Amino acid sequence: MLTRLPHISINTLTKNIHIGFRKMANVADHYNDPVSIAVIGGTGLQSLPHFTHVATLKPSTPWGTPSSPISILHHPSPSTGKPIPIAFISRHGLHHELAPHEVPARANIAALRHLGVRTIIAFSAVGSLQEEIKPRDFVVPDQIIDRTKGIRPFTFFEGGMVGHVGFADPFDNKVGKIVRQCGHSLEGEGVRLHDKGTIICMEGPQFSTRAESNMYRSWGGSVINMSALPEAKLAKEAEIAYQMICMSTDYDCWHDSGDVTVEMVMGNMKANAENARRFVGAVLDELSKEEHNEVVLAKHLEGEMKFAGGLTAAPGRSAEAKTKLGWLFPGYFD
Ligand SMILES: CSC[C@H]1O[C@H](OP(=O)(O)O)[C@H](O)[C@@H]1O
Ligand SMILES: Nc1ncnc2[nH]cnc12
Repeated sequence: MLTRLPHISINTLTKNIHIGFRKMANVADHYNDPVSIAVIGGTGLQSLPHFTHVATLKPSTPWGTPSSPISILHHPSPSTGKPIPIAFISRHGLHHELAPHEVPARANIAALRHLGVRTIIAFSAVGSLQEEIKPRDFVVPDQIIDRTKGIRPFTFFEGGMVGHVGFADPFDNKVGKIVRQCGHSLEGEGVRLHDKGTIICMEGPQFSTRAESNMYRSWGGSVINMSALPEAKLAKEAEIAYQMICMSTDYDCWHDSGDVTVEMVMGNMKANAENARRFVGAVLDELSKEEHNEVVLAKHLEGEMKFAGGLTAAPGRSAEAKTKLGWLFPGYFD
């Protein structure tokens, strides 16, 4: 179970500017132990308040700086009681200042991998494309259809190092299984869960036209957002086990209940934020158990990119690409 700590109000003496976490008296600006698990928070989930905030990191990567400082949160392992570190990034920045196409997804994923992260739980507010997925329901998706427009940087392998990774299953089945079990364990306590679903990831930032929304339904889309890609593709390239948890905030515009507005999205997100946090908390509790160590460390993905990313023969590799990819995958392409 989640340990609920007494609330400590924002301490102006601490260096960090994060809000919404329970802070240690002094929040460090570095963290030396490896961190295996990360949460990427989306719209309306910009913090995880029930965790102890021990460090705020401001890394830079060969692909720029992440969307927000990375908060390191301590979470006691339910099996050993030992604190397990969790890295948290707010996808749209600390104050939702980044539009979906402005999110520096390569910097986010690269910074997390560099910290040691091998499992990401990503959270997203989505529109529902199916009557049975009601606003405030949760969906653990298993597929994505790409409707972004190619304007977002979407690969680490370019500029003199070519790589092709399999993306048939965009989410990690092993982590997905744990997430689904956790979601089901909360059912009946305000959580309604759909075990699978296809995300349509659109470009935005404008919402869809009615014709598009109906077309996505005819394609078998379950939910729609603007954030699953390139995040999931980059996590795959980085050998990170990635699973998104979606919360439906509206019926998109195909439905006769009215067109989607930001007010509607934020209203439902806010009303159900506590359930979203409970869901993420239950997943982190479970992932922190020793029995899941191998999965959390993504041992099943380790070394994939050595082959999938090493297609370019040595004479064709550019120095810049080698340096960048050497930062992400030390020793892989020497
Ligand atoms: C505010 S509505 C559109 C916005 O909400 C979703 O954000 P996220 O996936 O980060 O939770 C959607 O993808 C759009 O970016
Ligand atoms: N209807 C919608 N379309 C795209 N992204 C969304 N995020 C939440 N609701 C959405």
